[in-house]
Amino acid sequence: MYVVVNAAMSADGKLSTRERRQIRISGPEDFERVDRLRAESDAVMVGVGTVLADDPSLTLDDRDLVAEREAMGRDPHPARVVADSHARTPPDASILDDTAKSFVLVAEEEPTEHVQSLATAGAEMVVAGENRVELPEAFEKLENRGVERLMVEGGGELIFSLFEADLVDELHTFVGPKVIGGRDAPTLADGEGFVVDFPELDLVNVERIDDGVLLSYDV
Ligand SMILES: NC(=O)C1=CN([C@@H]2O[C@H](COP(=O)(O)OP(=O)(O)OC[C@H]3O[C@@H](n4cnc5c(N)ncnc54)[C@H](O)[C@@H]3O)[C@@H](O)[C@H]2O)C=CC1
Ligand SMILES: Nc1nc(O)c(N)c(N[C@@H]2O[C@H](COP(=O)(O)O)[C@@H](O)[C@H]2O)n1
Repeated sequence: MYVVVNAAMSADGKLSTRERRQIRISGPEDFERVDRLRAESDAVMVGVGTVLADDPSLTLDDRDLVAEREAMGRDPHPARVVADSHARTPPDASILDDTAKSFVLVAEEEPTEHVQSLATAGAEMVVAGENRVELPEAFEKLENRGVERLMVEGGGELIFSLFEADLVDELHTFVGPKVIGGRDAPTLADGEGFVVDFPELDLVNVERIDDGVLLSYDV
């Protein structure tokens, strides 16, 4: 599977506030770029922290992009994927609406009734890992369900895990003209952090967009 991570951060490297409240960091042109990246993907993924904080829909805003996908015989919107070891996604979350297919990745030890309530809400459940979603195994299962190109939007816990498991192919980060601050505010890669063997990035493009800058890396 080819994995593209895209996220927007403030000039001081934060994805949102210490209250985990979503902040508009991208400008209109960057949001259009994000919509195009979504349209090129088979699925768009977030961690359950993002679902609980933002209730994102992860669908396409631009009707022309929907029409282009349909003309190619693809589903109108990419599928949505949530990494959610303990099935905490609310059954009425926007990502489970019927606009697009949804996959929820859970761990084996999750009680059947939680899993069942999400399945009833329309999610396709993917079990991988004993007490936390094992990303390489989950991605193999998603690939068997047709996900060859995956876009990941965040948040910081999930992005760190993807780098830790060496699963990221491209990283795009829009750096917006804001300072958010806060030692507990999420950053692009949180988790435990690396102390050795830091992932190395190859800077392939720098572009001014809106009042910020888009940094694109191969991993
Ligand atoms: N500015 C931006 O582009 C974006 C900002 N955000 C912000 O990020 C914040 C949420 O980020 P986080 O709290 O870091 O949550 P997250 O969205 O990274 O989700 C982390 C949760 O996912 C679950 N999970 C399951 N398997 C996992 C695995 N193998 N590795 C890691 N997590 C796994 C765990 O329950 C974990 O707590 C929100 O405030 C949201 O607004 C989120 C996406 C994009
Ligand atoms: N690319 C980007 N720029 C920003 O400025 C942002 N605040 C975000 N946030 C993430 O976008 C997702 C919302 O998706 P929907 O519009 O509901 O489809 C969500 O994951 C946010 O955290 N992204």
